[in-house]
Amino acid sequence: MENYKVKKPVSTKVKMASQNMNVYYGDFHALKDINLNFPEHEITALIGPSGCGKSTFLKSLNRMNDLVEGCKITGSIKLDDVDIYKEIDVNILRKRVGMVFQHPNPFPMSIYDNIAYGPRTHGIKNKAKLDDIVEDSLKKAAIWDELKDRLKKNALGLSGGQQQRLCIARALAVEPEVLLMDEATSALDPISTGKIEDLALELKEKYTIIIVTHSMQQATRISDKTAFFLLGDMVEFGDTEQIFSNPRDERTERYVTGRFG
Ligand SMILES: Nc1ncnc2c1ncn2[C@@H]1O[C@H](COP(=O)(O)OP(=O)(O)OP(=O)(O)O)[C@@H](O)[C@H]1O
Repeated sequence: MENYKVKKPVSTKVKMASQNMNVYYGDFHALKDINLNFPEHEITALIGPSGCGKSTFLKSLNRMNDLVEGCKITGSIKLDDVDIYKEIDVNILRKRVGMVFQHPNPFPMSIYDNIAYGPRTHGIKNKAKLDDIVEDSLKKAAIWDELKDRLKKNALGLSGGQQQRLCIARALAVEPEVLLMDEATSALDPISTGKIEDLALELKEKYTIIIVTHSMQQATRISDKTAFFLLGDMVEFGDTEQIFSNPRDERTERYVTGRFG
């Protein structure tokens, strides 16, 4: 735990919460009665063996499962006490809850247009305003200095680590409140991974961050809270330090000490 870099939480407000949430893919019960609170301005890590339902849970937080045929969700997920499946337009939800995926997925267009894309779809046309958003978003994603002289170049020419920070900048450009990161560093080298971890620690001052990770080291390095999933159940949730140093459930202990999964 000597790499533990987490700062003290600055807020105890719950930003997102799931209550008695179940997810089914057809007859398959993928997530069972999940109750979780995500504190504002903290990083929460979702961990657990492959297939336990981490990504399903993360995707449910901005309704990415809506398009999956046969997927049914019961219970509730709330953003600031508002039910995201009943009371918010899905486009507004996705503006407020941004997502970064495992494999960087820049659009096949210029770096500038990648960042301006979201703000444009939300009605911002003014060039000076878009210039500001592009610069600000790239700065927040700690990649402005690397990219400022090549904004008109195609984003597909960037390295994997640069593409992923560009995707984070793109997510930030629409001013989300929550950032979901689904194994966002698993395709990256250790240096790019370190940059994104440092970035997440900076970004939590402004955003609420929820990550899925297979890396125990990453969870201990950057997350304040950790939730351990197993076969569709949320087995244990708590302060990351407690989950890794003093887990209450034997299944959590076996997982975090590498004895299964
Ligand atoms: N579209 C789908 N249709 C049917 N079953 C699905 C679908 N997506 C996921 N599942 C199943 O739901 C379960 C949970 O999958 P999920 O991808 O959420 O797990 P995970 O913990 O994120 O796994 P990994 O770490 O391997 O990414 C698995 O059994 C998976 O096969």
